[in-house]
Amino acid sequence: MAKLHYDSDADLGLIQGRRIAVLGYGSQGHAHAQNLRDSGALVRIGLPAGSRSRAKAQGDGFEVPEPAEACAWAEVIMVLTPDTGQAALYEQCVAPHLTPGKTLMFAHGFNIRYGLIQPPAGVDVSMIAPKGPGHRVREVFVEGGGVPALVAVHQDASGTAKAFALAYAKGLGATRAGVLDTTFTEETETDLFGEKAVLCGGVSALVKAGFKTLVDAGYQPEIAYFECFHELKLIVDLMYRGGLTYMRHSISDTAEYGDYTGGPRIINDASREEMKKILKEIQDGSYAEGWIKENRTGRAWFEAQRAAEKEEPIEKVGRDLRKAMPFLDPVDMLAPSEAKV
Ligand SMILES: NC(=O)C1=CN([C@@H]2O[C@H](COP(=O)(O)OP(=O)(O)OC[C@H]3O[C@@H](n4cnc5c(N)ncnc54)[C@H](OP(=O)(O)O)[C@@H]3O)[C@@H](O)[C@H]2O)C=CC1
Ligand SMILES: CC[C@](O)(C(C)=O)C(=O)O
Ligand SMILES: [Mg+2]
Ligand SMILES: [Mg+2]
Repeated sequence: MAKLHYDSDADLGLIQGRRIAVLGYGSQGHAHAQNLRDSGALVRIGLPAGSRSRAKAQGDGFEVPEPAEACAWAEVIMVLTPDTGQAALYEQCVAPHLTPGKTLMFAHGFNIRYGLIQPPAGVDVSMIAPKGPGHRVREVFVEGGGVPALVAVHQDASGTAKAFALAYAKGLGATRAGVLDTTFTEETETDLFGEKAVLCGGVSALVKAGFKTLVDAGYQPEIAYFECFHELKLIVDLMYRGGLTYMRHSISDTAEYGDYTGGPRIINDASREEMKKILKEIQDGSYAEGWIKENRTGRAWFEAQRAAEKEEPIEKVGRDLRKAMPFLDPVDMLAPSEAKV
């Protein structure tokens, strides 16, 4: 069994009273900043003057200097901005203030793995990569739990980089759930694979295909939504608590028979081959190269995709059904005020 770190393996004292600059106040940024503040660290948020996140960070009670100023003030710099902009941010705002003795941290290894950021000797470089979305990192922490995370050290100038990273993970709540040792390479490659093939790409495509199959065959879209989308969470909740076995314990024998006979027809040799290809493109760098190029050339394809996906029938049907279920605390992402731009 792999080595996992829990609360008793980490010393919160190492982050308490330390000056931590969190660059970015998005999904991960708001969660790290608030959890670490609640755990006793001194946190400031680095954001450009015109940032859309500035009002939210200030509203949550943080001082919000510009990124370079935050980096000058900080002992520890956590980079929580979009991966494809981190190299430019690093050159302009971080590197000039990354003096010996400081610590540079990431929540994803992308820029180190693909050589886009090369920190100087004399600083610690580490990563705490939560294995969950940022909004859940905050919500679960407030509920008293934690989201698991991976820890990696790229440079250990001080000799205490790992102990500090684990203290950071404890401040974030991650050691309540378990923190696993890894490398920047292993985290980057597995994370990119997981989100592309399974968690985001795989699941979204599966759900949309199931919904469309039923609707095209003349069934009510609302039934198709409940069957292929809403119930997915209820099924995954069982898997989350007790594995596939517990999920299969709760479903009917008829559903379990469908599981064993349908699954291998949907995920077959062709899909497994595609998964292997996806992994190869991540390992050889061509996937990252494509994503960086898409950003350098204005993200036209990505933005068109984002806009088209919002127009999917499953999104419209789901929005209306969720409105009738206030206990879900629904978020209407199709409302203009919520649009992620
Ligand atoms: N989303 C997640 O749950 C996970 C993300 N990660 C990693 O965490 C990192 C952050 O991702 P995520 O939280 O999704 O990012 P988001 O897109 O949610 O948020 C990015 C934040 O960075 C700000 N920002 C953009 N450019 C700059 C800049 N030049 N200087 C300072 N701030 C800037 C944005 O401000 P504005 O509002 O103005 O755009 C926004 O506040 C990435 O490395 C990602 O891979 C790791 C695990 C999970
Ligand atoms: C699954 C997507 C993710 O890797 C995450 C929330 O863990 C991300 O980059 O957002
Ligand atoms: Mg991830
Ligand atoms: Mg990711």
